[in-house]
Amino acid sequence: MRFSEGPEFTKGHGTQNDFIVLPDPDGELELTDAHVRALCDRRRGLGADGVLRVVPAGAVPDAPDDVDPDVWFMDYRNADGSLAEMCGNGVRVFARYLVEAGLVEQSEFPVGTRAGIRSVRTHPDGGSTVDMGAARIFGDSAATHGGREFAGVAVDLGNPHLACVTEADLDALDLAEAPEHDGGLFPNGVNVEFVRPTEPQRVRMRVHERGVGETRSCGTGTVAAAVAALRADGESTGRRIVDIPGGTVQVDVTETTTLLTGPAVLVGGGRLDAGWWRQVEGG
Ligand SMILES: N[C@@H](CCC[C@H](N)C(=O)O)C(=O)O
Repeated sequence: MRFSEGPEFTKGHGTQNDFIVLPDPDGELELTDAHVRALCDRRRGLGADGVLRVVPAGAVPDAPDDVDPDVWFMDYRNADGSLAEMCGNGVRVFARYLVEAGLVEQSEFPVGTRAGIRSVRTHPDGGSTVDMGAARIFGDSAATHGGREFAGVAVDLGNPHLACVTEADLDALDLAEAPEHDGGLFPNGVNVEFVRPTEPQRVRMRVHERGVGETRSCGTGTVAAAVAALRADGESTGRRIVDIPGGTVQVDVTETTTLLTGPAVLVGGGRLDAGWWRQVEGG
């Protein structure tokens, strides 16, 4: 069966943080919140943690001014339809897509995001490294979950994080519910990471993502986790290997920036049914 009229899509993931990639080279795709929610729904749609629209920055009205209009822009949406400034796994999958689709020829190139330009390097083994920029610590805070308080650090990676280093048993956490956070410090919501050191320079992490729920990985979250783990060890630079339920990534924190390295997988693709797409539009 061929679905020849609806939008084209590719499904991909980075350490099982999964995305639907929608190419929109002319900036003409009418992508509503309802489309995003339906696409990401694991029963009535394709299923994903988020949607990545591939569009020239010049066709995105809210693209930051310092992003060149000709650069490919990652228009990221969470599964609930909300916009986010940045997605670390998403940008790595996005980069892999650009290369495989022949939209870029180099292995190192800039990607536009709502948090600004991110430089990405794709590796021959299918992995990629993204320069996430400097992580900005903007306070100490706490998450409350399961009647327990977890001290954490607020980290800005373009999007907001609360990374809580803990000795708690991560497997015992029920992240079906969102942890409570300080709405004053995080007026637009927050991604919450629970981070447990396991070996020197290695941590485990579970995450509850704003606009999604628990995911099997969060790239910006792993960077926040590494920053918090280094801080807990009295360091501000260094490497941390981060194990998440969906795999393993490497985070390097320098004086000036942070680098996230990990696998990026394209699973397959096709066309959405035009009738389904139209029917979803309204609700
Ligand atoms: N999974 C992403 C983060 C996606 C955005 C996040 N849910 C937010 O709302 O800030 C990642 O890999 O960084």
